[in-house]
Amino acid sequence: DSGSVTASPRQQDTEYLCPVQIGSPAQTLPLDFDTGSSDLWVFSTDTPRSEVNGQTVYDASSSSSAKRLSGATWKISYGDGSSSSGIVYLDTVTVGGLTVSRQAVEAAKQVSSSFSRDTSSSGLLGLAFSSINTVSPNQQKTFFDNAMPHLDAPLFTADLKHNADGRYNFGYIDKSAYTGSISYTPVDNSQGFWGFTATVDGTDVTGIADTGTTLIYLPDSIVTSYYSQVSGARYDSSNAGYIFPCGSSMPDFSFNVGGGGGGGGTVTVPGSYVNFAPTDQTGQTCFGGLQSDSSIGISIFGDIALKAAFVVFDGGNKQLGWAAK
Ligand SMILES: O[C@H]1CN[C@@H](c2nc(-c3ccc(C(F)(F)F)cc3)no2)C1
Repeated sequence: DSGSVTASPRQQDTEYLCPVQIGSPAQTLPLDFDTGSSDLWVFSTDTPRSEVNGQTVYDASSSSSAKRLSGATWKISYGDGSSSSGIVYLDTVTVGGLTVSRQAVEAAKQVSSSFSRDTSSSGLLGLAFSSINTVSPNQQKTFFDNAMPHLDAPLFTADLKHNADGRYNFGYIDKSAYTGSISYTPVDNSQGFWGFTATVDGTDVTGIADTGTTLIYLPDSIVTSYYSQVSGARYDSSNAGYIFPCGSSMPDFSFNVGGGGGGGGTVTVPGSYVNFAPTDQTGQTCFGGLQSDSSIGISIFGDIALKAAFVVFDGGNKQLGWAAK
């Protein structure tokens, strides 16, 4: 089997949403595919009306294939402090023509305010490892884990783009989607993430590939050194990050992956991607797409990095492949 689904950017590439079919007859919900978490949860008819703000909701009672997972609950929080929790159904889930029957669909009975405000997203589809799925008392598998045995190849690929529709493919590598060769590096999934080591300016950086995080968060030394090349750039505590004049031309940011015998491959993030967004309506000052990881405790290669590459999440061989495009 295989699947292929469009990933559409929202709010200046802040997040990428994919249409997912749930239940019978199919209910299509736009979900945020997140390689940094492992719960598939949705706004639902169980979500208080006061917390629903235009989102499409899942109605298990109108799906003939939905079955309540009796006694199961879930509760999750994300890097930005947002959270959600609820109950669990098993139902048929289809992503880009790839179907998993009896997928755990976690219906929200509560969502935090930032989810309520995010009117374009109906929830998340976790693509990290099932070891960090939050369903209790019996942990559930991710869509990818359930699909893997049926896939032509035990992998999925992420091809996110700046301000344009990208694509997640499941079960195959589309050779027309990248240039040159794919450089592979081992994955450390001991924390449930797609952990890997890259080299930045000769310094090894261990981080995670996280499609659900908008920016890149790296060690202070690397970030400080990058912004030292940009006149007027400074760390601004009120914005809690590096800012600079919006007219600045930003240097490209490169990192090397799979630096073994073959020298590995280099991913180059165009400087224009690092000029992420204005900090206010005047458009004078802009916020950087590369920020320090010191308040996080882990380095994160988020969408700013991922949209500069074609990335293979290889669950069979526990490796990450990176290619230019
Ligand atoms: O936890 C880590 C796992 N991956 C990262 C992630 N963060 C979110 C997220 C999405 C939407 C919102 C909200 F809509 F604004 F509420 C908040 C956070 N999704 O993946 C961080």
